[in-house]
Amino acid sequence: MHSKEQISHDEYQKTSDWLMSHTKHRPIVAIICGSGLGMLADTLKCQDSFDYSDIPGFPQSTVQGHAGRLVFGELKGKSCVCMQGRFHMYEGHSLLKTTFPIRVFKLMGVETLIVTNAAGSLADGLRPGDIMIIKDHINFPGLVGLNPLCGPNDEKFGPRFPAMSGCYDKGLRSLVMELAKQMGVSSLVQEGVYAMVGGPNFETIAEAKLLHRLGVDAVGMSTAPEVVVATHCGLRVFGLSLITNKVRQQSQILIVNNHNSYFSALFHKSVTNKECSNLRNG
Ligand SMILES: O=P(O)(O)O[C@H]1O[C@H](CO)[C@@H](O)[C@H]1O
Ligand code: HPA
Repeated sequence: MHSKEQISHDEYQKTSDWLMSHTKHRPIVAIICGSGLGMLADTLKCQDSFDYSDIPGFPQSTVQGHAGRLVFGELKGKSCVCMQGRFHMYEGHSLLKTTFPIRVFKLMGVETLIVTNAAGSLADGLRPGDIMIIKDHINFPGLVGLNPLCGPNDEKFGPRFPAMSGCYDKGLRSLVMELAKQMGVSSLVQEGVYAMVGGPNFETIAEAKLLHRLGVDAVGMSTAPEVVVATHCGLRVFGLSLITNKVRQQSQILIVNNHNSYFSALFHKSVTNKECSNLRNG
């Protein structure tokens, strides 16, 4: 735990001021691109982008599939900022560092946070290539005190004891379900519960069974701390998991559960049923 670490309001403000003085964009939506999902940022128009290493106070990404770039631009006429690469606890960052950008976004005037991630499925109906709209989460590190809100509370951001029920905005969830219907892709989209584990190892079979019994639909190693900090400071949150693999719950079934294999299968080629069934069957 990093309970002694503190980041002052001034430090967040300094980073926010630096960014605001280096771009004309005034984003109201922030998007965190999950593993292998950095290409979401490529859809922004009139881009200004900054390597994390050039932004004062920003942590650095160390994981494959996370470019380490902050991209400002317009999406359907709305000003957005996109993180091409997030920070994970297992990289050795403190939880305050992993969530540092969220408070910077708040100070920049962002109102809505969209979190995305790559996640393993525990639910029968969620297959590789499907999208899960996060309706709630179980924050395993948070339940044992690994929470970015531990330590002195900064009342300028939010209250000491923030509510987390309803942290994934119901209105946005319904809107996206409706859009999925209109786009004819509703069979690929469903709501579910995301669980954050610490990682970096994938789950044992016993752990996978436990998660399944607890009602977890998808598991990953991120997102919950970002959502906790965003909710604390009053951001509206929407979350999506891209299902990249089935989590192995029985030893006799051979299922690929490895970072490189599913990225190449899911993100660098088009997703076909054949590729998905290869992933499922090993
Ligand atoms: O949650 P994101 O950043 O999408 O990444 C997911 O993919 C990595 C595992 O391959 C883990 O970091 C897991 O959390
Ligand atoms: O199966 C998984 N487990 C944990 N994190 C993950 N991120 C992608 N897939 C997985």
